[in-house]
Amino acid sequence: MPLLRFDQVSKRYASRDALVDVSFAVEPGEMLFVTGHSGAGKSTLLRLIHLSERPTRGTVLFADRNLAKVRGGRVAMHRREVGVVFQDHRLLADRSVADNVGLPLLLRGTPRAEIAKRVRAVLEKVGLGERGTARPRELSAGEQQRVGIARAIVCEPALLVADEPTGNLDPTLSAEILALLESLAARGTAVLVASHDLTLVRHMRRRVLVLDGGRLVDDIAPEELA
Ligand SMILES: Nc1ncnc2c1ncn2[C@@H]1O[C@H](COP(=O)(O)OP(=O)(O)OP(=O)(O)O)[C@@H](O)[C@H]1O
Repeated sequence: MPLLRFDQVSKRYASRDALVDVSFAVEPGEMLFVTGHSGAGKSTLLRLIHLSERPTRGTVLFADRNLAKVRGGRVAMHRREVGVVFQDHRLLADRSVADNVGLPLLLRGTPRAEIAKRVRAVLEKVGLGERGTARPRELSAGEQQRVGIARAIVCEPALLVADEPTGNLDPTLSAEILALLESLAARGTAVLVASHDLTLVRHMRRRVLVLDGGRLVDDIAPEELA
């Protein structure tokens, strides 16, 4: 059973079609990219998955759950199963790295001792085991993005969606972030990355969904990228 399925999904904002009749499925633990020019609909596709937008037509299924039926308090529950990484990572400047990462657990009422344990483990996982007490501004751009990833995975989501996670990083740091995302996929988290950087996407040799003007115009298998 796929973890995520889009079935003829369209999204229209006011007078603009952002997605038109998009269908695809993602298996558990799969890592893939969605690419396309600016305005192609990449961010909109991700927003439909973490329910910051709703489709105009069509169905999005997550773990066989129709997301159209996820309303009210259930939205927060859904977001625990879908981690989100943003290009600008959106960290709280006046909180420590550990507090930033632990915030989703705090919001769901996890006991403090458990939060401390899980934050330590997840910071180790992203290579920041020693930086828990630092403030975000004391970290490099690549490290800040790792904190954003740690925060996104602390609730152990089945799917991680990342919107241009390497957008502000140089090629070496970008490669490091993508290697980190690959390691999460290798441990069973499905990872969907939106990126307009075709060179980088091709280099990864993963499945690529190509959007153009809101339409899914290609779904490229890794073998085709050799
Ligand atoms: N909240 C909104 N209201 C109206 N139109 C929007 C809104 N968000 C996006 N759009 C429009 O929908 C289309 C798709 O936008 P989207 O942000 O999904 O594209 P994108 O591929 O992520 O682009 P970028 O790479 O520039 O972030 C664009 O034409 C955009 O102008």
